[in-house]
Amino acid sequence: MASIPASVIDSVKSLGLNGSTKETNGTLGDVVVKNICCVGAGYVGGPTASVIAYQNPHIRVTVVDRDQTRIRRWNSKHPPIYEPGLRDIVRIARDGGRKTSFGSQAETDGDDLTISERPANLFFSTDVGKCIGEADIVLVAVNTPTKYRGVGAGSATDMTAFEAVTGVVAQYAREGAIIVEKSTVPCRTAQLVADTLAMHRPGVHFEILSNPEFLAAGTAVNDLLYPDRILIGSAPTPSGKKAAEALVGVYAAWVPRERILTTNVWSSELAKLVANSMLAQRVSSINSISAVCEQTGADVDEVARAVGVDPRIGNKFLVAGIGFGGSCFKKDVLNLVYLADTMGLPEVGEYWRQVVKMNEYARDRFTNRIIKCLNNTLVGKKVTILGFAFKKNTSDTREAPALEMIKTLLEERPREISVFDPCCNPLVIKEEIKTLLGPIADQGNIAVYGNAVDACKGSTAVVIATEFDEFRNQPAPAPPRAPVGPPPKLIGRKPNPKADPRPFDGTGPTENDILALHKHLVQRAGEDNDDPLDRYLAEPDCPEDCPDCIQHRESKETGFATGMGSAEEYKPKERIDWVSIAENMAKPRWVFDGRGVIDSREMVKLGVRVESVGRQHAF
Ligand SMILES: NC(=O)c1ccc[n+]([C@@H]2O[C@H](COP(=O)([O-])OP(=O)(O)OC[C@H]3O[C@@H](n4cnc5c(N)ncnc54)[C@H](O)[C@@H]3O)[C@@H](O)[C@H]2O)c1
Ligand SMILES: O=c1ccn([C@@H]2O[C@H](COP(=O)(O)OP(=O)(O)O[C@H]3O[C@H](CO)[C@@H](O)[C@H](O)[C@H]3O)[C@@H](O)[C@H]2O)c(=O)[nH]1
Repeated sequence: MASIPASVIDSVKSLGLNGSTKETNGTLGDVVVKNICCVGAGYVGGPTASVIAYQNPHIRVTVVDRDQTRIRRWNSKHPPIYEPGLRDIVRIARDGGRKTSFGSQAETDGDDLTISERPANLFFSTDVGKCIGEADIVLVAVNTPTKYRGVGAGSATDMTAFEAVTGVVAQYAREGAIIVEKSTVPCRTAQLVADTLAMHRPGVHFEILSNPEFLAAGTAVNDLLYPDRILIGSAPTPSGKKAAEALVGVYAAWVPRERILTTNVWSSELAKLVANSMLAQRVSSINSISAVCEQTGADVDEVARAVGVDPRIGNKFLVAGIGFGGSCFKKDVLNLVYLADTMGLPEVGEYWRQVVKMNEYARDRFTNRIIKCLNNTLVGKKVTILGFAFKKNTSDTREAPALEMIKTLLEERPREISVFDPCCNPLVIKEEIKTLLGPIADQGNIAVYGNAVDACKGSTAVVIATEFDEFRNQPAPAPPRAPVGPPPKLIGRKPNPKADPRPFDGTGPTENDILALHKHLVQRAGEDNDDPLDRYLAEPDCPEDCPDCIQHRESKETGFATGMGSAEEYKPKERIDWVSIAENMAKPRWVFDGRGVIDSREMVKLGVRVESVGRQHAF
């Protein structure tokens, strides 16, 4: 094994502040974690803290944020983030659960298994300093976007929020608290945290860990319940390792120990950037090939399938389209680019920069193809964008390719650009378009609809910008069949939602088992029933004039789903009605499939011309 340079060991060691390699006042001797504070109630902080609380009923978990609206919504029946399955977890952890009994075997009416009642152990607050001061572990999960001005603009990470929180931690954290980087940060950030803490609290011991998050939008809850790995980086000192073990203990409540990897801090910080960069690179690679396919007559899906069966390559992340969006890929690749550039490795930086360039090329190439097919003019035409979120099953629209496409299409002065997204609230889309596009969004020709048929009525072209299953016109891939015989051991493995998870393995149902049973029963229930195990306590009441209640009532009327209850969430998604859409489109009817969800042969039967990424046209 290669030896680690002494300078690196020294710098990692220094993360246990004061260079301490001995235990300090017993604070890190046997760490008993009773209180966790997560700073940042966003897409990572909210779901991660909720799952930690759900799986560790004995730990008090408080999520703090300076954004009062976000915290108000987390404390209401309207969580600010839509993620399938999230509400079930929040309801139990935040509101507590009642004692309940049910049969230990599938399809029986017995009630030989009992789950005790549990008090609430998940809290949301704006009192950042106080909650940090009470915590044994402080998770920092604030936003770390790309800097858009100043030194490193366009590639360096904007550490404003992270640095601000480090300052508050330095002021309030109690001695011996373990500080955890949950945010994605540049490699060696832990050193900056250590320096800040040392400056503000000389002589006080803190351990700093890196514990990057790998959840993806739209599958966050499943990713958290059944993670491929948990990564924890620490100083290689006894106290650093103890701190890491304390965090391992929190995850070990539900994650098999062999999936919890411990490394040095720098490896952990860098591994997060590398994971995202390599995933983004795969998407850019297949997108570059899609351009070749369009010229040669090869079909990119067939090429992807043919190369993906090679286990050395694998079949994941090979779906060609209009490029990756989301708040992470671009910024994390650029984070790596900046790291390489500033370390005097311009060739490395340039290599990774190309991943982002190819992504923009994929999106712009497809947008130009739309304009070209429409005879290079959109004047007098209506164009519909289906999907505004950056990927399916999320309402997250950050860096969504749809937005840049709309911007380019607007330059062609269309009669109308209409938008429909099955997960995003129309009012929110309107606001976002306005904020992000500025004055060009005020030209009055952007309309956001609550259903697909109205959005597409009179359109010459329908553009699919997000891979929602709702937009497919062919049967969805068959769900896994229920296995015959007793179910396999579920620990650490995603259950088959169609199968009854009973009888449970081992000593009794785990929290994951109970959730799996809940999901199974919800899916089986003929009518809407969010609580088949009769475990939920009442949610907090909203005031009469609650803006979210009003919005939700309106959303139901306009027909897009926000996943307000699990009965709604776990049922198969309803497909949009392509027959009606085709009938009501303006001739020549075009569908531009930017996400590979359309079977063009079926669409051609409806009199629609189809252009798809990575293959030649069909009509
Ligand atoms: N979104 C994802 O899917 C994802 C996945 C893995 C990792 N990450 C990383 O996790 C981090 C958080 O991402 P996110 O998507 O949750 O961001 P987000 O913007 O949704 O949430 C960040 C929250 O931090 C709060 N905040 C900022 N400064 C604060 C301060 N000084 N005090 C208190 N609260 C403050 C903001 O108000 C916001 O609610 C980022 O580093 C991101 O790269 C994100
Ligand atoms: O074959 C594919 C797969 C994905 N995408 C696109 O790539 C983007 C990102 O998708 P995905 O990675 O599934 O979602 P994210 O929520 O951005 O999750 C990524 O970014 C997170 C934030 O760091 C990480 O935690 C996750 O592990 C990592 O997958 C989306 O626009 C997808 O449409 C494709 O175009 N083709």
